Amino acid sequence: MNEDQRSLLLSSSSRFPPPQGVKLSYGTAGFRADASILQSTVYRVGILAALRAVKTQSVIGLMITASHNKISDNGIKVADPSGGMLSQDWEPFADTLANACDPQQLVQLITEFVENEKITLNGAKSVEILLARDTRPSGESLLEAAKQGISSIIGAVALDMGILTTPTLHWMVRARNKGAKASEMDYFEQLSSSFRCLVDLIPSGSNTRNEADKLVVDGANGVGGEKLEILKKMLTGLVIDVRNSGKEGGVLNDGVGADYVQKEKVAPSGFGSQDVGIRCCSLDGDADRLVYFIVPSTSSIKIELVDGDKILSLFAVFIKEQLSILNKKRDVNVNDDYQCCLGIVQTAYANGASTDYLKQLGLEVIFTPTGVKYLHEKAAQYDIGIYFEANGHGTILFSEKFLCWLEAKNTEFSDVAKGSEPHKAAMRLLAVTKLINPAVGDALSGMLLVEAILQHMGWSIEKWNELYHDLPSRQLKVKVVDRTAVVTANAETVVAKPPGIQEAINAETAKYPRGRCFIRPSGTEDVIRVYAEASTENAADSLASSVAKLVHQKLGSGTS
Ligand SMILES: CC(=O)N[C@H]1[C@@H](OP(=O)(O)O)O[C@H](CO)[C@@H](O)[C@@H]1O
Ligand SMILES: [Mg+2]
Repeated sequence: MNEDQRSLLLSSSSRFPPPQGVKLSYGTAGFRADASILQSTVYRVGILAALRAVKTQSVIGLMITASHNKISDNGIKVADPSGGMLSQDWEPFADTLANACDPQQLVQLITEFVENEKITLNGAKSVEILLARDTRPSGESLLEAAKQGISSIIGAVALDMGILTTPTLHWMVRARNKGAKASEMDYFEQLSSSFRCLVDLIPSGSNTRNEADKLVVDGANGVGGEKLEILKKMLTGLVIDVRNSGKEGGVLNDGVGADYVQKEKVAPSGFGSQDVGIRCCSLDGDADRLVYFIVPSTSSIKIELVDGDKILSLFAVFIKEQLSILNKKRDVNVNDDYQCCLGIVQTAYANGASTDYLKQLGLEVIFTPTGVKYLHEKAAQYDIGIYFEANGHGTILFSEKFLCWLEAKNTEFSDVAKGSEPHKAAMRLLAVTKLINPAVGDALSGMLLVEAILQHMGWSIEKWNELYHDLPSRQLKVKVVDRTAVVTANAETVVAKPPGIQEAINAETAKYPRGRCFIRPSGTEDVIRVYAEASTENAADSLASSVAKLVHQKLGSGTS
């Protein structure tokens, strides 16, 4: 590192002293904390993003958001050149950088890292970092701190994209690195045109919707609702009402949004008896999660949750069906030599009934630890990988090989079997590859795909919800002295350490028909999470609470 670079880093970092007595960690999805202590962390992640851009000679993204967390929190995450999450091998560097205690130590760490990674810092070629934020009031000044971090690396240029959904920023980073059009309007254009394409390909007779058959969307009082107001005007064949768009005075994620609806299984604020029988969905605070729900009757506040597992199942059914139409034996002379490998990726939080259903369809289902970075990585190993967390974060990945094959197939059909059923199936799958966000889970694009498929199938939300019946499940959080004492194995389904706990969980679980239970330390909160599933609500409650008690006994109650 040359002297100019060194003194630039020393002087800028002295303006961003780290908070005292706080240990920060990159966690499941970037740094998250109370916004008031994040200036220094965000500044430092700005430096990291600039280094990543120099190292990869590509555009990198920085998103300032704390997703579904409360409005006073904020956070920051990095989008890699592919548009996906920051490469996991850089996470330890993110941790050490965030926790460096003074400018000298910070510069020392950067110098060592730059040497190890063979990053040449001479500013010869400039690199770009796209910055965006959600609607949190703390976002503006944090974005400024990120800019300061970026411009502390000579040759790195920060481009402020303003307020965006998290998946839009990831999409933009990916598009720019592919040399494609990458503005927010381009994103909306791509979503609306591929949606239109799917709607135009609906078999006659199956789309029996009338104009009054609308979708009502809970925008979590965040960026998703605001953006959907723009996108919905570009859509044909779908009527959307946005509630909790943030303009009505409601507070971000407060009694609203996908996380609240999924965890509490109640209607978000602003929804009630007027919505009985209507298709409803909720976005989270940065619009990368989506769950649907049904308000069943005027007397109950509980909703019928149509969660990420069911969205995954709907996508899987549709894709499997289109693939089989595409691969039907034809008398036309088309080359059929490619067997597409379809993989479904879930976590242990997936409802057992969804896994059974998917397996019954003959699909390959794989499990990874919690956190989309793991699911995404796994899904990328298939020709078509569909992944979802139960909480509604997921997407579909298509391999380059499959995309080339599909394009070629489509061209072949256009020549020899134009307008045939296999040709339509190829066009539908191509439209799906354009509609779904290949970078990360995206509530807006996922929602449009759900809507297109429901119209295609001629299904109501109730019919969709009947694909299978969720097993009753319960989630609890337990405060313990040290959650890191729990080490899990087999995609977090068994406790490897401390000894004895797994045996006790097994003994408890065996008492319940269809019982399944696991515990793991949360990656985003200082708690142990307990998940239990059983054949009745009472049994799921009782299994969860007895295992929670057991966790207390074995690990001690936390003080905070
Ligand atoms: C049970 C649950 O919903 N866990 C969530 C939550 O992680 P934890 O490590 O469980 O705190 O936040 C993650 C980031 O948003 C998300 O990926 C994950 O699914
Ligand atoms: Mg989110």
